[in-house]
Amino acid sequence: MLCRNKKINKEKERSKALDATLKNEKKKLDRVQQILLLGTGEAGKTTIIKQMKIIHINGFSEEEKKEKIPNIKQNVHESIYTLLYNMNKINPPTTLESKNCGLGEYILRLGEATPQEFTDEYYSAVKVLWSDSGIKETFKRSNEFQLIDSAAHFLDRIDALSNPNYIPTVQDMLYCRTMTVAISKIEFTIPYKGQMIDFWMYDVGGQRGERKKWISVFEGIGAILFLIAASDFDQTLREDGVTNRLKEGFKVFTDIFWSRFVRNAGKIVFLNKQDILKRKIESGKRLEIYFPEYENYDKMETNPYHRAKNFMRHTILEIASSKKPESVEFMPDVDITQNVKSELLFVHFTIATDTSNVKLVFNDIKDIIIAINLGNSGLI
Ligand SMILES: Nc1nc2c(ncn2[C@@H]2O[C@H](COP(=O)(O)OP(=O)(O)OP(=O)(O)O)[C@@H](O)[C@H]2O)c(=O)[nH]1
Ligand SMILES: [Mg+2]
Repeated sequence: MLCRNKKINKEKERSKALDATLKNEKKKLDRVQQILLLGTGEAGKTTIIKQMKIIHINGFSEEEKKEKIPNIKQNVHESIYTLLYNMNKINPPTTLESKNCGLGEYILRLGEATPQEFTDEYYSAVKVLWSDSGIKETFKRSNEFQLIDSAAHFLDRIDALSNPNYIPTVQDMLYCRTMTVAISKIEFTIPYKGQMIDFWMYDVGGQRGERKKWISVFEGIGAILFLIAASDFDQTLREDGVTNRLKEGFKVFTDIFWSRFVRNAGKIVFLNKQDILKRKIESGKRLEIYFPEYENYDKMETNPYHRAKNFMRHTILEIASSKKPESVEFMPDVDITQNVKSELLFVHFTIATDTSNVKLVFNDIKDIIIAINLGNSGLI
């Protein structure tokens, strides 16, 4: 009799514990999933935020699209001006076709700042210059100076932009480049196993001067989405024109991965701009010039693009298993930790400007983020 009672009590206890766990789990799931986007300048963080707005909220209204027009025009002018300006700065220099020299001088005379008015004369000059063989050559060598990644997209679309009734397309909205200088947050709700889960995603600026602000958003973060522009391997930083951009991306990731403040956060790396990386590798650009260790990496892989992207994933996994930094350079207040759970690291290859790609990847990572959050509560 006594024994039976004991058994019932045990079962009761177990069921009570289970109830508590479920309740706890539900509470945890009711809690907001906070994701912080990090990475160096121009890695694609704000583009991911725009995709969340397209995929999980209401996209862009007509009003929001119209508001972007001045910014898009600024991207056009910055692109053509930068190309022209650098023609005689790069070594060896490039030259315009002689028939287009006057047009080139006309644009340069307007100066670096975006003109007040975009006249027909302006649009037709840009159109002719963009098809000039010297400009094409300069564009191919744009890793030798600082050109925004949206240049080709907007210069290709100059006809559409010159239409007085022009309204930006969703792609135009995704390509339009603005440097982030303030921290912003986007909120959305998505269904998960019969419940609605709230997500808060934070966007920050990635340039050197912006990184000291990151610490202010570390608290309560369940997951860090770290963006690295994989195509950056042959470019230098806009901030100093010297440091290799991809190396800076790996360095900043190392600092974040090992910092105590975000020790328990899940870390998801997006090796972004795969479209540009593929184009560069297939056009013969060589990774080993910038990363000598690439020479001996997986010589069995015959597809050069696959070999390049796998090398970058390998570098990330190496950082997570060995390269512990002495301190976090750009955030001296942040401690380095010994105890990072490297099983909380996930690496994806992405194209942030491609909505269907981001949709697929986000679908994967949302499960991971929720699982990590439950894991941190000791539930799984
Ligand atoms: N082709 C291509 N362009 C991309 C991709 N991801 C981002 N871009 C473009 O790269 C530029 C920079 O992207 P942003 O999202 O502004 O970069 P960010 O990380 O927010 O940069 P900061 O705010 O300076 O830290 C924009 O013009 C984007 O459209 C990609 O996967 N492929
Ligand atoms: Mg940004």
